[in-house]
Amino acid sequence: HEYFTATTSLINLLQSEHTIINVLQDYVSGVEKHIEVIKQFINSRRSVGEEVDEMADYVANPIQAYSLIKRMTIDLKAVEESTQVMATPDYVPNISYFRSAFYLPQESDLHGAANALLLLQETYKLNMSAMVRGFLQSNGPISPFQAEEQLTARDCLYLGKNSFNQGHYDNAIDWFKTALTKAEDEHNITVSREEIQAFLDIAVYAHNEILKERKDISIMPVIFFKHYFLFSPLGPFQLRPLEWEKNLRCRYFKGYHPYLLLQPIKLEEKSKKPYIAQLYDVISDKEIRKMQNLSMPYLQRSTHYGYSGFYEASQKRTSANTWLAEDQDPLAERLDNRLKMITGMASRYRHYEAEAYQIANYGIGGHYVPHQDFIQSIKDNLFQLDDFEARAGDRIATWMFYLSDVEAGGATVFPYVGAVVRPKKGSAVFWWNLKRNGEGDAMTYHGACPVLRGSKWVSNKWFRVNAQMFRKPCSLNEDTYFTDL
Ligand SMILES: O=C(O)CCC(=O)C(=O)O
Ligand SMILES: [Fe+2]
Repeated sequence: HEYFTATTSLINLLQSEHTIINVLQDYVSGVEKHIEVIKQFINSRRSVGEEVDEMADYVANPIQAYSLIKRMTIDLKAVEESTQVMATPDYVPNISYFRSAFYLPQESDLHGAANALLLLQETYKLNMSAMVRGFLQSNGPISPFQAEEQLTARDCLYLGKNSFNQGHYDNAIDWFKTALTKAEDEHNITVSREEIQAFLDIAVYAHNEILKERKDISIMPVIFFKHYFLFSPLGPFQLRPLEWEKNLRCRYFKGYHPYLLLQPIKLEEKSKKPYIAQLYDVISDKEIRKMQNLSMPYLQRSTHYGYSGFYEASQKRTSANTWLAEDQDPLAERLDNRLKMITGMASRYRHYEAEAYQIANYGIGGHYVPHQDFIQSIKDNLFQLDDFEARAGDRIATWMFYLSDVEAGGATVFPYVGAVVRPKKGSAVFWWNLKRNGEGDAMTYHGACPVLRGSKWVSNKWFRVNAQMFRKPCSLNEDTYFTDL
């Protein structure tokens, strides 16, 4: 259960917060009543001097004597009851109980959320001082929007520390400086200037040491690449030259089945080579809801193939996903049939023709750094593969449904060809991963830009090559491509 990777779990968290606040509110009003009893007791004694004479004078009055005895019996009893009630373990809200019962987030989640903010800041070149005011504003084509909350000086300090730990010393310095400014005019002080200054000094020192050591600035530390190579060379905002776009067409596509003659599909070409197209209205809202509901209980942190040779979870892919096969729900079977009509390709998972539907939800800053979908190593490792991999072959094509709109960010980008596909609920993107000789097409390198605002849902279907051999015949020539759908 990781909070920063999926938006759905954040909705639960917001509900948990509501429940806890209700409990705390009951507690506070209860405590206030008891405190009132105690305060009354404290205030009920009229001031009597410490002198023995004065005290003797006080008790000499029978009403005062009576009052004294009443205070020290009934009234004190009430105080005793109040203090006892307040000390009862059941009476005091048990936060650690809530923490485990509601699966409340851990510090690692906060860390992930902070890194997500930093990634968004970097990717969309967000203006830092605007960000501190809760205003997300970039110089790209994304309209600014305002959050209810602002960042405190302590938040800025925390973001600076995270930035520092990633080796982004310059950005860390900016955050620490911003924290100092913020601390100056903070009403409720969240952190002292001294504490911030100490971190600023360290960051400035580290920054200067690196510059001294590394005279050749063209050699960047690896850590720097981790985020920066993300959406290069074109970046998420830059569009490719019009020259590249002029041959791209929108058309009605009739697919590979007479059924589609009656209802051709709106197809928009995004790139000719490799062939990338977005197809509209290929899944209904009702089907989308069903898909989300089926997947929600099973969403798990996404992994990717790592250098270790194993699948791992990391900052490279921050989303949560699960799988849906044709025998798990009739919806998957219906979609399989539809995809077969549209693409002409065999689409059954249980027949080794394609993978099951991978359903994914991206959380705060959720993204997937550019990668290839093909596996390539399949033919080299035939003996080590599981049954499915060995029989199915590589991923000839990717079909990806967009199961949501995304208010800002979240585009699928192909940096080598400058193609940007924007999530549009009910649409899908399709591309060929392999050339016709079966080799991976490196130009299909693609990634998912971080979600700036909204919740992004997608569902992937990877068609496998072996089952398509008669429908999409291969070629010996390494320079032949599938040029169309
Ligand atoms: O979510 C996206 O836009 C791309 C996802 C992707 O590339 C993948 O899951 O392999
Ligand atoms: Fe991919």
